[in-house]
Amino acid sequence: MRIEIPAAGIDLVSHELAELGCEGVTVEERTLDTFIPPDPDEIPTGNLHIKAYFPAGDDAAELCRRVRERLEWLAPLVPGLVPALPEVTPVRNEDWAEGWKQHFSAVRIGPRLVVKPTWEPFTAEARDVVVNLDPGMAFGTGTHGTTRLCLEAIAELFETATPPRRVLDVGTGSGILAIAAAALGAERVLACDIEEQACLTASENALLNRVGDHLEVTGAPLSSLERGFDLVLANILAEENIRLASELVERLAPGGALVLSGILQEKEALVQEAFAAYPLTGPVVSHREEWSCLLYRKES
Ligand SMILES: C[S@@+](CC[C@H](N)C(=O)[O-])C[C@H]1O[C@@H](n2cnc3c(N)ncnc32)[C@H](O)[C@@H]1O
Repeated sequence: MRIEIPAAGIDLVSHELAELGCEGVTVEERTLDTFIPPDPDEIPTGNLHIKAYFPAGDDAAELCRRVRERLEWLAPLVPGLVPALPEVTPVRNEDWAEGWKQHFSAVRIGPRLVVKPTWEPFTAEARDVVVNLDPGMAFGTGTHGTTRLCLEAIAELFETATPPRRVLDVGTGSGILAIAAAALGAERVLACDIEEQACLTASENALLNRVGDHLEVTGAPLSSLERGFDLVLANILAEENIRLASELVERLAPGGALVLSGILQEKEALVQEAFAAYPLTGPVVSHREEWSCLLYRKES
């Protein structure tokens, strides 16, 4: 069920929906800064859409009538609340743990790089560098726009006359970017993540791709890691890129490339503003879906 309500009424409406048997609600807040908790004393403004999930067996028409009744009851307490009938859409019950696999199939990036799921057969051509991946519970299949933008940047950098030799992957997830860099010929790749599960998955994927000799996975914080990388990759959120700006730039060798991804297009300007303070040239900007990727070079 989807209902438009004033932001200030979210808690009250959610409570009423729970009383009617709702099993969970989601609210999409695209402007939310995930690293700064909202001020609890601040009264939110504007309208938001709330999605409420009810068991399939419920009588939808009767439920909508009862929801509207509750909204009518709340209307005097929530300025701007319009007690309209909610929009209802059936949601199929899927095997969520496995269902995503059907969207992950082999993808070719640039002239040589191919990323494919472990369970899919693939006939490689002579020059192909194939990355085999089972992301498990970690983020990173190559199908997500943010990962794809990074893979495109990596593929391009490894086709230049001076490909990166030392690579740092910050927020490695499944290890996809680090493994791609190692498979394309980087001598040393360091991959870090704050999630233990991601570190485990990335290590397993590194072994699976036989790049373990060139790739080290660590759960240590970025601030403690070595410096002097020819390429630093950071597919983390805009706010996290900004928060880590000085640590990311410090880890680049002179002339090194910095690829920042995980940035919603509406936050691109914020990231550019934050990185303008550093000795960098660029950025070269690329877009995919609602995402931006920024490629900088550290001044020599
Ligand atoms: C969007 S996923 C990217 C995964 C993979 N690199 C890719 O491109 O698909 C972001 C990852 O960054 C990790 N992460 C977030 N903040 C981090 C930080 N400050 N240091 C290291 N890892 C971080 C998360 O745990 C998550 O695994």
